[in-house]
Amino acid sequence: MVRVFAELKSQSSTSMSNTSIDFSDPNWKTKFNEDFEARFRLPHITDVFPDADSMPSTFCINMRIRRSTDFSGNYSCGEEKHGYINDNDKVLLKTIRYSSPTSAGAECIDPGCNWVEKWVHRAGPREKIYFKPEEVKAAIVTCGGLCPGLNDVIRQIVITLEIYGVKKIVGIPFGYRGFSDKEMAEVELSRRVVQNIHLSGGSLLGVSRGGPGVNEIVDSLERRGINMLFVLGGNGTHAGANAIHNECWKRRLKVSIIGVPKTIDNDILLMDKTFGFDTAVEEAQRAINSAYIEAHSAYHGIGIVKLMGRDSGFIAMQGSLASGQIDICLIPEVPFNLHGPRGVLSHLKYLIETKGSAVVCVAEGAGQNLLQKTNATDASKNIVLGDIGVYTQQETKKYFKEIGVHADVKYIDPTYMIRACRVNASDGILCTVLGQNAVHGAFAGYSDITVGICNTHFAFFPIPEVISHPRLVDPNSRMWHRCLTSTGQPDLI
Ligand SMILES: Nc1ncnc2c1ncn2[C@@H]1O[C@H](COP(=O)(O)OP(=O)(O)OP(=O)(O)O)[C@@H](O)[C@H]1O
Ligand SMILES: O=P(O)(O)OC[C@H]1O[C@](O)(CO)[C@@H](O)[C@@H]1O
Ligand SMILES: [Mg+2]
Repeated sequence: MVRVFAELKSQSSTSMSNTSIDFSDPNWKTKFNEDFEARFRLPHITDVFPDADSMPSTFCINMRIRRSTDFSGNYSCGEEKHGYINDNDKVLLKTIRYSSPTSAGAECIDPGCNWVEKWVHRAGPREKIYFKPEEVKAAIVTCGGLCPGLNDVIRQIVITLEIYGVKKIVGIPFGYRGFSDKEMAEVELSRRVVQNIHLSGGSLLGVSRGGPGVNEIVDSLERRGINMLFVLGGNGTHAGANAIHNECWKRRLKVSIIGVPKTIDNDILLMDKTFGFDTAVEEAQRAINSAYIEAHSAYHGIGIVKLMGRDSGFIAMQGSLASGQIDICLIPEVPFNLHGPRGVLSHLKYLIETKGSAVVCVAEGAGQNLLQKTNATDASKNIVLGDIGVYTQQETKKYFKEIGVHADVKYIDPTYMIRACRVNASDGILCTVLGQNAVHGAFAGYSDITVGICNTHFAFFPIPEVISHPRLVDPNSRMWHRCLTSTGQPDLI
């Protein structure tokens, strides 16, 4: 038996850690495909309620005729051209055919790096729906940290629910906490309420970390009569959504739990990017540019910018690439030394001597091995990281003082400015499509799924597949290599 090997190496790919495949078996590809299909099958209401009724969709593609949402037994759109998504429509997950495991960024399944197609489910409205709109009470909750675009997604979920004919739509205040805190009342939502909320950043509903356990949340869902829950959040929130789904179905509640991945860190597996990420990179440009101007205008100026990225260095990498002003980019996935002949400080000295100034971009999760561990955790049990930005600044000042070379060090931490802003146009569109698809997924009868963009198409993914671990920058990827080409930095270890 040969273990699935190269795919494991790639931290951004689908994990197959529990699967062993005998590559000498001529049918191994078929077996792999069957296993993959089973993993990516979308949980459906009929798994628990085989007799669940379906009916023609109330979501009409052709909206030229204004129709009443007081159905009185007649749900049909009366349309001839449907334009719905077929349940068997698929999106290709990986589009590069690598011919050797040594090819940059290769994600191979077998030692010969054979081409194996991996298909995931296409998102969008289905012809049949499994909820009667007048029987739906839908809720939206936003958890974790802030992210540009939360209001855009809330808005689209509400608008789309109304188009299906849903009248009862509520927001749960301050993340999962809102399910337990009796003083936090549900927020009634309608197109009128959400019409302009996308014009500002943040979340209309508020966010939080920590909160009640799964049983308490499901008790609250039952008590409130909520049968569609839209959960906007990152890896932790999705783990919560997965647990809520399992508990609901264990209690035989006909409930659909749908995630929309939210994280500026872009650390969710399988999708091209998460909403808010592009905006965060764009905002980061302002900080990087300021650091560059400061450094460039000072005698022996050094600018240091810390950007978010607990586990993944996507914002730092893309921010460095976009700006073209970074000399050293430090990310959690690539180890480095500050001190020593090949360390960051020695390279900074070289840059000062040769260029007269330098700019460093450091992701918050980078170089944690250089800092003292605190063992502290936040309310969601995330480890509180040491401050690599401040540490780099202090060590840089100390180093140049010790070697007797003048250095003017300016440190910028734009963290919360980057998260709190309004989305840019491309993220605005992404939020719109994700929000609409989340509602289509719920009405189609799916649960424990999340929505994402995959090779420019939109797909539904089973939640457990996207949260098995955070998506990381692959140091062997073309994008990281491009970043190194752009900065010109050597190995710093
Ligand atoms: N493994 C888990 N099981 C159940 N609930 C979880 C789990 N991990 C986190 N949660 C809950 O999910 C919510 C959000 O988690 P967390 O604070 O980690 O943010 P996140 O969704 O990962 O987003 P961010 O990208 O901002 O960190 C919290 O209310 C937390 O209690
Ligand atoms: O200060 P807060 O709100 O806990 O958020 C910080 C975290 O948010 C994130 O950007 C994820 O949203 C992480 O990179 C970062 O550690
Ligand atoms: Mg988290």
